[in-house]
Amino acid sequence: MADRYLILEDGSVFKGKAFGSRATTFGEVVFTTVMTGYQQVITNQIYHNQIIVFSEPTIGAVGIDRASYESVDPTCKGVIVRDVAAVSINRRRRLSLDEYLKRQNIPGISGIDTRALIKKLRSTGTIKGSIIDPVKDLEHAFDQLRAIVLTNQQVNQVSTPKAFPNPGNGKNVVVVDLGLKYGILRQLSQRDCNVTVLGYSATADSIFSLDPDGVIISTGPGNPRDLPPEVIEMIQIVERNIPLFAIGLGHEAFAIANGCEIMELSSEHHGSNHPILSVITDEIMYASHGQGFTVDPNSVDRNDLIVTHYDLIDHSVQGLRHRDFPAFSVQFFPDSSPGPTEATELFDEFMEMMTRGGR
Ligand SMILES: NC(=O)CC[C@H](N)C(=O)O
Repeated sequence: MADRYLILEDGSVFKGKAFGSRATTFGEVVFTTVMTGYQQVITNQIYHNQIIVFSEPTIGAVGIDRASYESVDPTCKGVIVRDVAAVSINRRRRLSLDEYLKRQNIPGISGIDTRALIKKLRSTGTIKGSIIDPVKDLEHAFDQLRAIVLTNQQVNQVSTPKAFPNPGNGKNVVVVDLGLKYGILRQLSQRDCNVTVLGYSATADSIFSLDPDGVIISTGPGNPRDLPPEVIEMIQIVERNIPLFAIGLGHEAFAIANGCEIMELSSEHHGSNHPILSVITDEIMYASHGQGFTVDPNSVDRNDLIVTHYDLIDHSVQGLRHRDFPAFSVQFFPDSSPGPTEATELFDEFMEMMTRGGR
């Protein structure tokens, strides 16, 4: 295997071995602690323009299967691992991780001291990095990395350009795609919902014209403060009229639409075992996370919103519910893809809310 390098904007260099594509890429370097479900992570569009470091030492042991994609065209910029499994075994396996990354033009590096890298990321926070071939002029590679400006119009790049259906015989649901992960569609299919997915620029009128029983605002990449203001205005109209369930980036947008401030997490959450306290039931569940931003708890107007869920590790806000409108949101992934499945109950709550017609 050929040598490849991960360089970081703080000047550090990590040498490893190439797998996947040999593309040269730039992105924000983030780490995830998931122990299973690397396919769901790599294909999740929240990782648009990011290079994902896995803390789990060996990745790739079950290959890639047809049922675990979270998007058709993943847009992460690289995969960094300690070891990539030489053999992958799983009765559903269709491809090895290496073959899949080659097809998707995503580079991988193995043989990295991921523990040292993650310790560094814990102190630097989100940092730009680049995956490169061995070069004579490393200074030039660093100059290129420092000069690169990553887009902040990420939702525009991953949201569907055209509406599409996911038919069913039950509740009529509109999903607004900010970078939708397919786990949300799987949960709605399991409940026989008749779904229409609309792009991020959907207006409240275009949503109402589909006569939905409920609306979901999806997960997505980037900083919620960079969302087009139209998305926030759309939520402000929809939440008054139709049951609304907002997830991930959708949750952050729902919070902004109701006057909350957003802040950066000092340590991002990417993993599948965060303990979450449900304030209403006083129960703890484990949930799958992917977030760099969070709702500032001091900015939540308690006259309008109830904080329904907290993260028990850093006490960050993980769920909100409107006091007057049939609208609620969660920061974590309720579709549990990958991760523990107890959070999927939130889709049942959404179904009940639609059955009650938002009352
Ligand atoms: N879970 C998501 O949808 C991610 C939201 C947002 N991009 C964040 O990093 O906080």
